Amino acid sequence: MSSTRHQILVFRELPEDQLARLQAAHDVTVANPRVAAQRDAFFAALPQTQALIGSSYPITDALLDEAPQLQVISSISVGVDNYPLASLRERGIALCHTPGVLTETTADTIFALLMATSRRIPELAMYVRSGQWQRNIGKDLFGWDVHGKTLGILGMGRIGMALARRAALGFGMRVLYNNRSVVPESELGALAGQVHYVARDALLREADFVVSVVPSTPETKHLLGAEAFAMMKPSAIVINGSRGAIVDEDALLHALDTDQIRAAGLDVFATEPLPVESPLRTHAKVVALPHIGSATHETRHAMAEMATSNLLQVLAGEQPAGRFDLSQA
Ligand SMILES: NC(=O)C1=CN([C@@H]2O[C@H](COP(=O)(O)OP(=O)(O)OC[C@H]3O[C@@H](n4cnc5c(N)ncnc54)[C@H](OP(=O)(O)O)[C@@H]3O)[C@@H](O)[C@H]2O)C=CC1
Ligand SMILES: O=CC(=O)O
Repeated sequence: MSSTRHQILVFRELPEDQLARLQAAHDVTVANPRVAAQRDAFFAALPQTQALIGSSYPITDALLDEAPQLQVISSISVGVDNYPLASLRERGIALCHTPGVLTETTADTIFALLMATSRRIPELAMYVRSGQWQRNIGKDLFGWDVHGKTLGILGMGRIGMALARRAALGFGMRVLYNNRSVVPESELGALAGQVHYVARDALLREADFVVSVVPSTPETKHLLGAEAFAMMKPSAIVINGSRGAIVDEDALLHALDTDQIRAAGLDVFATEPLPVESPLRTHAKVVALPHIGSATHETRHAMAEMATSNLLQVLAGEQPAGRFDLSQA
């Protein structure tokens, strides 16, 4: 390990034990630019900063200009859409993220959202809580089966595969997926023969549940827009578990209001936190969550631990498991 002490700027809360690991080896400033009282301290620290660790804050070119000594950004997330990838590559700044440690938890959340939307769980829990349950419910409040239906996964990566396992092996669902490339049978493990690659349009036409787990990139922006909703079954339920930019929210509202699709379960939004005035917040056909894919005690700690290790390893001249490959950026 190198003994040089570097200047680290922590821009989102880190668990005490992980902060202590950083402080043992380096000089650490903690300042969250989203908190008004800490914003000045964040920008004041940038010129000296050699390593950034945090998440959920857009790191722009202008911000990188303020941080000429920056060597590494360690994101406490798997998604890297908050970072200017090509600029990082050009400036020789390493980027790290946290793939894997959040996969199962995020798949749990997305599957819970799918179940909650199809079986109308939040609506019916509120029905009980508000005292409306005075006699047996009628079919106006029935939901729709999940088991045995067709799940369409856009983005058969780590989380997509974890979802497919739940669906195919646990719920007897037919699983279709679309990626830019077909996943080799040898990489499917227990899913071999259980999932089927199809063209995106075929997936949109056939799926009862269309789930987005693709990363947010220029190519995936509004992947689910008016044209996609028009192809879906009127009974289709759309679940967005990746990033708000994948769904054209105006087109989604139109599809819901005109019964082009049945419902939507959303963990992520174009603007987060979801603006209070957004019609998606209170829409009767929408189950909305506050971006909680990985939000369990265990997983958020594992992410912080991996991000801390990633950062320490880069500063020590090592190659961490979570180094993001910027060569294609
Ligand atoms: N809601 C939440 O809290 C969370 C959200 N996420 C989001 O989930 C995303 C996925 O995470 P993870 O599964 O670990 O990532 P992976 O990189 O393992 O999987 C992404 C998949 O998307 C596919 N893909 C990429 N671009 C396209 C495209 N243009 N069209 C079709 N498929 C595409 C890739 O396959 P191929 O390259 O063959 O196209 C790959 O299979 C993250 O980027 C993040 O945005 C992650 C964690 C928590
Ligand atoms: O949205 C969460 C992530 O890790 O990416």
